[in-house]
Amino acid sequence: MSFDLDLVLRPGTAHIEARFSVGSGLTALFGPSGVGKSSVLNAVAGLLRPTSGHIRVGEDVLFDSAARISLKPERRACGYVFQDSRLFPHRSVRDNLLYGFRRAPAARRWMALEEAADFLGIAHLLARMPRTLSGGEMQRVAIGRALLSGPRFLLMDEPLSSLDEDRRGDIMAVIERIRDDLALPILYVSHDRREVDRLADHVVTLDRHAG
Ligand SMILES: Nc1ncnc2c1ncn2[C@@H]1O[C@H](COP(=O)(O)OP(=O)(O)OP(=O)(O)O)[C@@H](O)[C@H]1O
Repeated sequence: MSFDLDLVLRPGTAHIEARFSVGSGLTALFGPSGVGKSSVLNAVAGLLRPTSGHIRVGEDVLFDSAARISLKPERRACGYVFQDSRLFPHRSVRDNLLYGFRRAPAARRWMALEEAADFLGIAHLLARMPRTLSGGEMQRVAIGRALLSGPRFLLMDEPLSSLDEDRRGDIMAVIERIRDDLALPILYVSHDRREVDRLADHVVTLDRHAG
């Protein structure tokens, strides 16, 4: 089992429910705009507190309302990759990559900067500033920053949607290698059925709930 979620979320006036328990690999969260996919990712990251339920990833209980457990975001060991790369504009690629690495407890780090740079094909970009990168390069750096924070799992919120067709294919290949070679559980939000068909081991469709 990788992700085991049973959640009720009430951001603003919205009512979101998600219940699923899935095995290893990449799990796609699929569903119409506004159904609550990003909110579920934020709840797993510890940025949005559920009104009830539980969140377990592997052996770790991140949240359990009945047991009054709610780990702080920095203790959840999750790497988060967004649609827009959200790199720090005033830091070099190297410093963006090292940002999470420096904050992660030494025992949690499992990848070195050079290893991540080689894995992602960005070793030649380390001295560059984010504004000089293409969209695909920025997303590789954002993925590298997430991997270097010592994550036990990844959250990806439409990581391909700002890229053109060719770059989408390149980054999908990177995500496949993270899934297969690094064997990290991934919870992945997408609108795109083709993307889901190619990448997902499990597909969870979120449904609307009346408030
Ligand atoms: N911080 C917040 N305050 C108030 N309402 C919120 C907040 N976060 C999310 N919502 C509401 O929760 C609902 C679900 O939003 P969410 O962004 O999770 O959906 P989504 O499925 O990811 O949508 P999209 O595919 O368009 O990104 C929406 O009605 C949204 O307005």
